[in-house]
Formats: sequence, structure tokens, C-alpha cells
Amino acid sequence: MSERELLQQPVSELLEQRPYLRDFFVALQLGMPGPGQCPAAFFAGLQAAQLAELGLDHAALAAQFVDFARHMEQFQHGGDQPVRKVTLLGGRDKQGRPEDVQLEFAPGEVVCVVGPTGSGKSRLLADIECMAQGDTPSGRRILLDDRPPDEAARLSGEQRLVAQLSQNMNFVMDLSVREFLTLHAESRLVDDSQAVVEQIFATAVELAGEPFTAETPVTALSGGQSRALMIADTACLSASPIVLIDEIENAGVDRRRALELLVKKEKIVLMATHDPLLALSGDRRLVIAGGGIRQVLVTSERERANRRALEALDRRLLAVREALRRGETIDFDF
Ligand SMILES: Nc1ncnc2c1ncn2[C@@H]1O[C@H](COP(=O)(O)OP(=O)(O)OP(=O)(O)O)[C@@H](O)[C@H]1O
Repeated sequence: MSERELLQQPVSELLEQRPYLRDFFVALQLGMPGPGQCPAAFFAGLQAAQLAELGLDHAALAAQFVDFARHMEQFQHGGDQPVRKVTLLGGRDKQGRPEDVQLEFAPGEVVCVVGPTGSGKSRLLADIECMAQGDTPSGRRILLDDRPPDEAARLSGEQRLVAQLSQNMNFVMDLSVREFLTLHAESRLVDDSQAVVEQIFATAVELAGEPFTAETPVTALSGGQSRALMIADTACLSASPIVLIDEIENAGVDRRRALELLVKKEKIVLMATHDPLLALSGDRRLVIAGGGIRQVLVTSERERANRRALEALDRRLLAVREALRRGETIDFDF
């Protein structure tokens, strides 16, 4: 929208398209323009002394209003320009030996990161999280669509490129699940926030296995339920094109379904895991040792077939776990 349109349109029309503009007037405590009045006329009617108290004059106030509208517009649509490619340029391992790799990741791809304890899996995820530019211990560099991310995007919390789901999740807010999701949906300026909230809630319940209601305080959710809520929230609401997952296996969520959901939303998923089912669900596996990427394995057809066999085993194990939970005995012939 041009500067002229922003300043000359009746406020009622502007607010219909951009409800957040109300916050500009509220924050400056200048009162609200009448519905038929345009911002330019409203600003012109304000006393110079009133504006001086805010350190502004008429021209500066109009310029601030336009700036605010532009900034919010950019924020709302920032996630609409998806990243088509993430490139990782190798650095060095813990011994300082060069890491001779250049890897490209595309949306909808799941890349697993495997390796022994202390080998550097979390370091790799952290390098992507901070969009390293040779400035972390590994010396790696990350490019977005063949270019280093611009410094503002890298450092600002507003248009986050990376969402992270970590093992330890604790809520400290005194809100119900519905209030929490509504707050997030509104802060992301989505169009139909109530529908989005319902969708995330239904997805979270499906992932968690153990049901909970939207009125449950977030602090009363179990570990698995919190994690399910955050996965659903990330998949449905986060504009971040890259999702990093540090160990999902003990989370008490339907982990295969969680992955499917994130992939469907065209995100690039990188996941550190020790779980064979998850490791074989990826398109590729990065094998880490001594702080460096040692191998890049493409999941073969044979491995996919083996994963299906492992899934059958996993379902049996799950059934036994459920039976034990219900207090049953497992004294049948296995
Ligand atoms: N390329 C590197 N250069 C220098 N230090 C590194 C490098 N890679 C990893 N490290 C350091 O090695 C230590 C262990 O790495 P990290 O925590 O990433 O391992 P991990 O594989 O995630 O371990 P775990 O499975 O136990 O979580 C960290 O202090 C990390 O900063």
C-alpha cells in the first residue's frame, strides 16, 4: 500500500484490512480518529504542543505511522517468501582438520544427524540455528538460496528462519492451551486465528496420544503433551522454513506422524537422533564423528524396507507397553 493510500484512506477501511494499526494510536495515547476520518486529517487536527510532548511534529508523526504500517506488513508477509535451498559449507572438526563437504537441503526434506555422544551433533544443529558464518568453533558457513543470510534476519527475533524443538520443554506461563495458542496466532497476525488455534489443538491431541482439553493450563501438560503442542504449533503456525529437532525419541508423541506433519508443511527438517525408526525415516543421514561430518548416506530402498519391518516390531513393543500400563501381564508366548 502506498504512503498516500495509508494516509488518505478512512480509518474504518484501514482497520478492516489492518487491525493492528489501532495499536499505533493506542500506544501514542492520541485518541482514535473517527471512522470516516483519514489519518492525515486526524494528524493535522492535533495540537503542535501535544505532539512536542512526544518529541514529534506533524510530518514526523505521519512518517512514523507509515513506517509502522510498512514494518507490520513486512512482518506479516515475511514468511511468504520461502527459502528454496539451504547450503552448508564445511568447516573443520575438533582437531582442526578440514571438513570437506558442501551440502544442499531442500524444503520437504528430512535430514537425520547421527553419531556417538559428544561427536558434535548439537554443534551442527546450533551452527544452522545461528546461521554460522565461520564464526563458531566449527568454522562452518550456512547460505540461504546461495547467499549468506542478511545480518538483520540473522539477528532479529521477528522473522525467525529456524524453529527449534528441543527435548526439554517447560512452560512458565499461567495460560490455558487455548489462550497460549491464541496469543501466538494473534502475534503472528494470521487471518483467521480461531480456526488456526482449533487446527493446532486438534493436531496436538492427535500427536500426544493422551488427550487433553484446550482449557488445560499449559503448566499442567505432561512432557509428551507439551512437546506435541509445540510440534503442532511449529508445523501450523511458525513461518520458519527450517526446523531443528534435538532428540524426539523419548518425547511420548507419535514421532512418525510428527515428522510427516512437518514435511507436509514444506519445511527443511534436521533431526539429531539415536532412534533407528527415525534415523531411517530421513532422506539422508549425516554421520558425525570427532566434530566433523564424516559421511553422508542416502537412505536406500533396502533400508526403507527394513524400516517398515522395524515399524512392525515397534508397534508390538508399543502394544506391550500399553498393556503393562493397563496392569496386564505379558505371560503369553511371544
Ligand atoms: N567442529 C568442532 N570444532 C570444535 N568443537 C566442536 C566441534 N564440534 C563439536 N564441538 C564441541 O564438542 C562438544 C560436544 O559436541 P556436541 O554437544 O555437539 O555433541 P553431541 O553429538 O550433540 O553429543 P550428545 O549426543 O551427547 O548430545 C561441544 O563442546 C561442542 O561445542
